[in-house]
Amino acid sequence: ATLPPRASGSTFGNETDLAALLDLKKRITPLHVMSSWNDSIHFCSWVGVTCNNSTNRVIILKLNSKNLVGSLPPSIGNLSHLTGINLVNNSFSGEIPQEMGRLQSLRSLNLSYNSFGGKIPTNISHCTQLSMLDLQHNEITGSVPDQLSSLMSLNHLWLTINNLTGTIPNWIGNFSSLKSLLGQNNFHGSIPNELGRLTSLESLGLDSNNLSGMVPSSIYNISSMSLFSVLDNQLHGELPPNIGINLPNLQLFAGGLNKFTGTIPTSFSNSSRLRALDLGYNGLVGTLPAANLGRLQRLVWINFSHNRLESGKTGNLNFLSFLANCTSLQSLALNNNHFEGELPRSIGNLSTQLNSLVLGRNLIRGSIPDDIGNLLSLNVIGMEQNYLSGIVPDGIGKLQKLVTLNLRTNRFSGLIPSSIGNLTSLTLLYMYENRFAGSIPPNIGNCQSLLELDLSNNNMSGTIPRELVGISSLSISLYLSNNYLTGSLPSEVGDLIHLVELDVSGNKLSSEIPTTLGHCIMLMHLRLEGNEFEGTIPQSLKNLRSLEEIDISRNNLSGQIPEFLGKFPFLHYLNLSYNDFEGELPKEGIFSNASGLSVIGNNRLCGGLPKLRLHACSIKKSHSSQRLLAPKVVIPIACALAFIISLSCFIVARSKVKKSRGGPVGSRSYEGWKSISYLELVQSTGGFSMDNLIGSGSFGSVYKGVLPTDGRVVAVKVFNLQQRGASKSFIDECKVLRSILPHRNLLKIISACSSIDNQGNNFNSLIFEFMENGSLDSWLHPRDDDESQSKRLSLIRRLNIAIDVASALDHLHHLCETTIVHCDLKPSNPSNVLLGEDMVAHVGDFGLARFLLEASDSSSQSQTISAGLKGSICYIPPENGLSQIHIGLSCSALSPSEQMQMNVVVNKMKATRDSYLNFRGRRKRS
Ligand SMILES: Nc1ncnc2c1ncn2[C@@H]1O[C@H](COP(=O)(O)OP(=O)(O)OP(=O)(O)O)[C@@H](O)[C@H]1O
Repeated sequence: ATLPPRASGSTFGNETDLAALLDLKKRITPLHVMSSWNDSIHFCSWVGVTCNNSTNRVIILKLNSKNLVGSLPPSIGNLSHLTGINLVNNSFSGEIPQEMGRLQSLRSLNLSYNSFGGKIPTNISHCTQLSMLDLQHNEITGSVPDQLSSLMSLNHLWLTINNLTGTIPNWIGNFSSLKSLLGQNNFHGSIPNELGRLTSLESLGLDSNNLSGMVPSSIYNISSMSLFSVLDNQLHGELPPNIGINLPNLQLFAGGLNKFTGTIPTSFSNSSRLRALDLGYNGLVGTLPAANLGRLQRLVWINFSHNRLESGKTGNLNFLSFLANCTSLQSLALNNNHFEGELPRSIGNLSTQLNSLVLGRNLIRGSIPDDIGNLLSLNVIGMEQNYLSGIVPDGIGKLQKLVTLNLRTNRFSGLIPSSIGNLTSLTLLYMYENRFAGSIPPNIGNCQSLLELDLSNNNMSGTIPRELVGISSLSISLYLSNNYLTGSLPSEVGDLIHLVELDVSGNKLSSEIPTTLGHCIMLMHLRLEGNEFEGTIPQSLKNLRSLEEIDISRNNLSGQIPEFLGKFPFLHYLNLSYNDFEGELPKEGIFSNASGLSVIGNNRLCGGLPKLRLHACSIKKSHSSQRLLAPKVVIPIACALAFIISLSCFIVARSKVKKSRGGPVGSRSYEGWKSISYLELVQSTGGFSMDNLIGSGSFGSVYKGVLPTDGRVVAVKVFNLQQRGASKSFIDECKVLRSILPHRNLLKIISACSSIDNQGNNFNSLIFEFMENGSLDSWLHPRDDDESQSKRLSLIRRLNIAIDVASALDHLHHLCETTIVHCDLKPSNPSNVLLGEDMVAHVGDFGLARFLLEASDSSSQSQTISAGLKGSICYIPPENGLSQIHIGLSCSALSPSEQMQMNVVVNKMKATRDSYLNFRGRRKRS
């Protein structure tokens, strides 16, 4: 009803409704969305409000998808004429008020996709007219209250994705008009028999609970059922033979990830509307009733992976021909079964819509028919770990949409078809553990979307094509190990600037290690062992500070072992054995710990830890070191040191006196921090010139500077004291910074300067170590105009950053004297995570940090972890992706007791990283 504008909304309508709406408005931000909720128009014309024409009472409140943040006030219960509430897809939190129970005309309550917590209010039981209760995707806890048994008019009960516990109440079986019941929660126990009485039920979704026992047979008789999904529980038993006859309306049947046994009922062919059949990860036996399934023209999705199915008496795969009749089929997953026999040519007749064909880990023999090239929609081919042989047909090059091609661990031979270069969308190519021979086709270099390429453990010869190592998209790994490759490692390897793992070991590669390898700054694992490389270790490799493992053993390398290897912070495995290195071993880092180091078979090396059993280095050196210890040398050095120490004591003492006098233009430094004056800061930042301005935040600007005293590069954060709150932020930040014990992942404070500037105004600044790779934000969200456009973070780098951030928080939460909560780490704009020289993340900006006792909202303490994960889930294997989501959810739980401890987060993230690096189910590398 459109009512004429009025000066006062209350004149026309009901005072109670107006008051309740205003009360609601008070709790909601952002205000601009609610700007129409003002006095100038009647509340019946406010956005999202619908009134009854004659009574002017609010009947519908519809504020879905408006980015609203807030909570529901108890006064919502005063909108007593409401029939519908729709707040879907906002960020409402807090409990759903019990006063909702006063809305006795309510027929539809949809609060889904918010962050409501607490329990389901028992008073909702008074809303007996409710036909739709949708609370899905919230954080609701507790069990489903028995009081809800009075909601006999319910058509739809959607509780999915909450934290509900307990059992599924059997009284739901009395809701005779119930059409859909969805609940992915933590329910346990069995599915109540009573649900079989729901004769109007169309959708039953009970995925991902802890349900056990058998599915009551009466449920398989609800003929109205179109969607049945109980994925990921512990249900057991056999599927009834007449299932398809009794469920003629079935469109989706998903029982994957359970313990179902027995055979696949042929009667599914009677469910003529069936679109998806998912029974993967069960204990099903027997054959695939393909002739029956072939009658299901609408079938889009078939998944019987991870069962014990077999080819049956025929011992072949000809049954696949029947599936050609499923003209809508998009995904066929039969992997991890006992299917045997050859792939029939008719595989090329499968639906042209097929985008995923997954047949890996069976006993399939023979070759891949060339006709596979007909399946033009294919994104994924998985045929790994079978007994496939012969050549890979050229036709594969027609599959231009292919993203994953997994042919590993088979008996393929011959050349890799050059048509592979047509597969420009390919991201993962696994052909390892086969018998491929000949050269690697150079046009593989056209596959410019590849993230990972593994051709290892084949019989390939010839040189490594330049084009291959020029695939700059490669950012997970490149494995060419254990072949017969010759020639040099092409200098184009330097294009692999995102690559994490490079393994060309066990070939016949010769010449020098290219200096361009030093460009691959993301490398964590470098394996060149078992080749014929010669010359020295190039100096350029000193850039590769992320390296964790280096194996260059069994080559012809010579020269000195460079010092920089001892400075790599993460290096824990270095194998230099069986080369011809000479001279003294460096002493630092990896060289100080014999367990990760191997140098045997280098007879001209000397020094090092006694455990390495190298001979002592030449007298000349020890002579000179003895000379160093001679009194002639020692005495002047000692005197100089004593002088320096007394001088610094004097300076410190003098500065303390100055401090206590509080001289107007003196600067104040803090104990243990370097003393830096205002003038020094002016000098170091070129007079705070625009050229040195790094950026500005809410309370001031940050400048790059070089300290005149020691040449150290710093970031000077100058507080804009005109800005309200800036002075307090400076004091608070100093307070927190002084109490933090240093940590590798915390931004290091060098000094604070509290002084008077050259115009006589107060001047406050903090001086930090300069982070040369800027903020994480600038990497995750490069600006259009920015040279940072070219910035890209590999997944592994993102994981490492997330681990760094979590480690910093762990330190703040658990390892400082008083627990400190940061309170200002925003996943959407992680400008307070800064990246140092080696891309090591440092958490900074403690302006809002609180000692735990002071923290008003401890829930904010763990908001960060998702920052590092954003955008990365897509490359994580699904099980790891889930574990990341789990970590994210746990960290953002509102109640501190439910939040995961940061040290657990760190460990879990590390486990994810490690398992990610080993993902692809590859064999263990020695
Ligand atoms: N030690 C540092 N090294 C390099 N850049 C830094 C350093 N400290 C801060 N910066 C950069 O300076 C800019 C301003 O930082 P500042 O902490 O003042 O504000 P912010 O974090 O962007 O915003 P806000 O204070 O509103 O949260 C940011 O771009 C930040 O990445």
